[in-house]
Amino acid sequence: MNVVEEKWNEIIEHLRVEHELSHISFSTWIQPLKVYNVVDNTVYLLVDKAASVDYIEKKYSLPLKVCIAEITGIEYEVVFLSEDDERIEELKKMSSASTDKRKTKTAAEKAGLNPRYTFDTFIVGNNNNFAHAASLAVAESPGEVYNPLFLYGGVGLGKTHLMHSIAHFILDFSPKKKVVYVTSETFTNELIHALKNGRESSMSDFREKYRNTDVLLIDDIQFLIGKESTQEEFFHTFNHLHTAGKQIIISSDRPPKDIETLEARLRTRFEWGLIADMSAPDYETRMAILQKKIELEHLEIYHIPDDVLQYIAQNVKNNIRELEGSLNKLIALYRLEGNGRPIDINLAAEAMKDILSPDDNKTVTPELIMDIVSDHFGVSIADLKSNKRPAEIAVPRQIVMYLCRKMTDVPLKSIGILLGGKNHSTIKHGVEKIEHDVEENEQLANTIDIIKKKINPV
Ligand SMILES: Nc1ncnc2c1ncn2[C@@H]1O[C@H](COP(=O)(O)OP(=O)(O)OP(=O)(O)O)[C@@H](O)[C@H]1O
Repeated sequence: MNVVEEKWNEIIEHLRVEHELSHISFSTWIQPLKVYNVVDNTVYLLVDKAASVDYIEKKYSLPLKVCIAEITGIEYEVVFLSEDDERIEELKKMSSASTDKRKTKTAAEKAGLNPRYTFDTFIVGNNNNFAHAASLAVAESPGEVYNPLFLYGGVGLGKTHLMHSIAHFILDFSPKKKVVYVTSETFTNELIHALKNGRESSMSDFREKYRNTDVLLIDDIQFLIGKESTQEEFFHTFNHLHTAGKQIIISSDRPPKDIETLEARLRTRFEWGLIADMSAPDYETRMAILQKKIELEHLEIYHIPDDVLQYIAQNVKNNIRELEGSLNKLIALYRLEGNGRPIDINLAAEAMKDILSPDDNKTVTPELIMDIVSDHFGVSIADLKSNKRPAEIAVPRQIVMYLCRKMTDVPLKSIGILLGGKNHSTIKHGVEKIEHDVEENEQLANTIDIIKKKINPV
């Protein structure tokens, strides 16, 4: 599904709020619109009544374009179609071609891979060229060269990106190969689930998934922490795959010898293959990453001056996620200012003020907790602050409440204000709910344990 289709409800809701549409205008003109197709950078919207096309086009084309860009971060043209429009036939053909294309992608989708994380989009610099070369060699000859391949490096330096690139490469050339990518958190939680279930079949399903694979990628192995049963199971999985000549790729924030909670027998095995580190990129690499992002996300339309890009690259040195985040924030600020302010160094400084004044001793603040929880679950800060009720948003929000309570001295009332103005009793309820659930739910306890370690790395 294209991002516009995925976020369509959010886009029209944004339009409703931003343009203060009355209920009647919204339900008459906007709600009935359907995303018919998205081809390159054009969104085709189907209008239910042919007679309305001209009116909707005149009145809503520009506002919709802006809202789509604001919500998706990508600029699209908007074209309105009625059902009898002759372009529909043309689009049908295109859409069946793209469905065919999609079919070939399902292996990568099934393996849970981010389509953006490929070798093509990965910038090679002095900081990562060894890890990159080793990854490419493994991708070209899985199970034959470095086994396991152990990638390590600090937060946001491209370990996940490189692992997904290997998996994409293998699946592109050998779509039939079984590739499993998981974080060690998922591995642990699936094991807990299988063990708790108590049925023989659950455990055999678990083993079938992890042992009957050609390539196993385990991200963030440092979180396979101090849990004997998990390490035991992983040890057998590892031996099984390694003996069968199957490829294992592991990532961590530190080398095997420094993972204190790791059993010695696993540590030794991780050292059997190749260990490659990824360090912080130099200035040229940071500039190249920013330029690549501009190209990939079609941000050229903003004509960001060179000195602004240089300013970002000079100031964000140790985390590529923050480098990308600074660019996103700059553009978001520019849009918010209604084009009133030019994109210049002042605007960049404002966009980056949280990053430029980092807390070196990393005091745990509610903002830090919110950032890490948002990143961990892939839920936006806006959603955490909202009143949305689906569990995939409500649970992370309650985890924020719980962790703010446990890890900071901030009063419940202030936590409520931070979380979009919730009252004291909502926060208290959230904290108590998680306190209760972690006692009963080992998977949740494991997840919270991992988030705590991300907030406060040892
Ligand atoms: N060399 C690179 N070229 C282009 N983009 C990169 C590069 N390295 C990292 N990135 C981008 O930076 C972001 C963070 O990278 P990634 O998630 O792979 O880091 P990580 O090392 O796995 O972080 P964590 O320790 O938090 O798991 C991603 O959006 C990724 O695409």
